[in-house]
Amino acid sequence: MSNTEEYNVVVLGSGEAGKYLAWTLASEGKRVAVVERRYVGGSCPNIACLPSKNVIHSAKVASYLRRAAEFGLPAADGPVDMAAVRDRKRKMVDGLVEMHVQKYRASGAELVMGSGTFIAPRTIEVVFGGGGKRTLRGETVVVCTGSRAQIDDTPGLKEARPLTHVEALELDRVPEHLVVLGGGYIGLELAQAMRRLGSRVTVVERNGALIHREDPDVTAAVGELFRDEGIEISTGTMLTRVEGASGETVRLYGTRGGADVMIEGTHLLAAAGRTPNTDGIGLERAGIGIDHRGHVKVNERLQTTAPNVWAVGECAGSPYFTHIAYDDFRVVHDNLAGGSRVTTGRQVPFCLFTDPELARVGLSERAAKERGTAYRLAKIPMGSVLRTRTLSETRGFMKALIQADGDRILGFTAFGVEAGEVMAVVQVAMAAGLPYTALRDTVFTHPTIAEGLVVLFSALPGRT
Ligand SMILES: Cc1cc2nc3c(=O)[nH]c(=O)nc-3n(C[C@H](O)[C@H](O)[C@H](O)COP(=O)(O)OP(=O)(O)OC[C@H]3O[C@@H](n4cnc5c(N)ncnc54)[C@H](O)[C@@H]3O)c2cc1C
Ligand SMILES: NC(=O)c1ccc[n+]([C@@H]2O[C@H](COP(=O)([O-])OP(=O)(O)OC[C@H]3O[C@@H](n4cnc5c(N)ncnc54)[C@H](O)[C@@H]3O)[C@@H](O)[C@H]2O)c1
Repeated sequence: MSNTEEYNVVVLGSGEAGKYLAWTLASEGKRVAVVERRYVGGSCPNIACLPSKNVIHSAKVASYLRRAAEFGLPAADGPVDMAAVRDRKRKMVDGLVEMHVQKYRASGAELVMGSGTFIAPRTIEVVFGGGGKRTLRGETVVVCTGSRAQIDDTPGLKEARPLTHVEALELDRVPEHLVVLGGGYIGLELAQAMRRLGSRVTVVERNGALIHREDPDVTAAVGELFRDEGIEISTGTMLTRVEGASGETVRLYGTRGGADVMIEGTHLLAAAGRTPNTDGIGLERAGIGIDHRGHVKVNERLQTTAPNVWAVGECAGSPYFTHIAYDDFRVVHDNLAGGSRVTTGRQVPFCLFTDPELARVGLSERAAKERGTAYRLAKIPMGSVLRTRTLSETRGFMKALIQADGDRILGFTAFGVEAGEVMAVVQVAMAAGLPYTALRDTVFTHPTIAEGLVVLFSALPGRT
C-alpha cells in the first residue's frame, strides 16, 4: 500500500451529486479526486436526460413540420436526416462535457479517468484503459456509480442485443419498426420521439397500462395520445422469449390475456427498468452493505454502513431523477459540514417529457386512496387554459388534491403543454405550506399556462 495516494475526499463515479460535491469541496480547499470510467459529468449530460430531451425536441420540430398546413405554412414532408439529428445532439453533449472540464479546472478537483474498485476500506484502485493503475484513499469517500439498463433473463433477450437508451440516442438511421420493451419513462419518451422521426413503433408493457403507477385518468390519456400518434401498444403482455437480433429482425413471443402473441420488428429497445452499478466494485471489501435490490444501504443522511463513506444518487436508491441526485449533494454537503440534513420528507417532483408532458408532485389520487387520505379534487381540461388554444395544444388536463378539512395542496398532476413548468409554481406553494387560495387569488400574466392555476383552483368544490 506504499503507493497509496491520500486525499481528503475521493468520489467514485462522476454523476450529479458526486461532481457537485467534488467541485464544492475542492473550492472549499479540500484535496479531492473523482474517479470516472467513461462519462465526464455522469449520465445526465452524456447519455440520459439532456441528450434525450435534445432528440425529443428534434422530434417535436418534425411533428410541427408534419402539421405545417394547420398553421398555414407550406408542407415540408420528407424523410428525417437521423445523422443530422444525432449530430445536433452530439454537438450539445460536446459543449456540456467542455463545461464540466472547465468546472474541474476552476474548482481544483482532480478528474481521474479510469475504472474504480474498492480494495480496502476507503481505498479505491483505479485501472486505466490504456494500462496502469493508481490507488487512492480518502478520509471521506462518496459512492456515486449510478445504474444501467436492466436486461433480464428472458430467453433470447440478451442474445438479441437490444438497444438501450445509449445506442438509441446514437442512431444515424431511423429504425423501420422499433419495438420498445417497457412502457415507463425511458420507453415512452423514446417511443414517441422515434415515431415522430418516422419509425413504426410498438410498445410492449407487462402491466395493464402505460406509465402504470399513475392514476387511471392519466394512464388512459397517455394511451390515447400514443394511439393518436399511430404508436401500437401491447399492454398486459408477458414476454416468454425473444428471437432474432436488433438491427435485423427481432420477434417477441409472449401471452396477452391468456392468448399467445408475437410481435415482430426490426429493432428492439430495452427500457424495462434499471440495475444499480454496485456489483463488481468491491463494496464488501470496504464494509459497504447493499440492500435486497442491490442499492448501497444508506440512512436518511446518506451514510453507508462504513464509517466516513457516503452514497448518493441512483446507486443509493434515491429516486432516479437528476434533481433528486442534486439534492443528495446538498444533503451530504450539509452533513459533512456538521449539519443533520435528511432525505426523508423532501418533494419528489417528476416530469415525463412526452409531448405533451406529464408532471406530478405530491399525492396522486391512487396514493391518497391507498393511504386513506381524504381530499377535495379540482380538475380542469387543458382546453380551459386559454394559452393552449393559441398554441393548438389543448390536449390533457390539470388536477389538484386539496385537504378535505383544510386548504393545503396535497398533490398536483398536469398532463399538457408546459406541464413541467407550471408544476414548479404549485411546488413552491406546497413547499411554503401556502393554502391553494394563494394561487387562486394571484394575478398571473395572461395568456400563460400558469394562469390556468386560477381556473383550476377556482374549480374546487367547497369543504364538506
Ligand atoms: C434515457 C434517460 C433519460 C433520463 N431523463 C431524465 C430526465 O429528463 N430528468 C431526470 O431528472 N432524470 C432523468 N433520467 C435519470 C437521470 O439521468 C439520473 O437519475 C441522474 O443522472 C442521476 O444519476 P447518478 O448521478 O446517480 O448516476 P450517473 O449519472 O449514471 O453517474 C454515475 C457515473 O459513475 C460512473 N461509474 C460507475 N461505476 C464506475 C466505476 N466502477 N468506476 C468509475 N466510474 C464508474 C459511470 O460511468 C457514470 O458516469 C434519465 C435517465 C435515462 C437513462
Ligand atoms: N423524464 C424523466 O424524469 C426520466 C426519463 C427517463 C428515465 N427516468 C428515470 O429512469 C428510470 C428508469 O426508467 P425505465 O423506463 O427504464 O424504468 P421504469 O421503471 O420507468 O419503466 C420500466 C417499465 O418496463 C416494464 N417492464 C419491465 N420488464 C418488462 C418485461 N419483461 N416485459 C414488459 N414490460 C416490462 C415495467 O412494468 C415498467 O413499466 C425511471 O424510473 C426514472 O426515474 C426519468
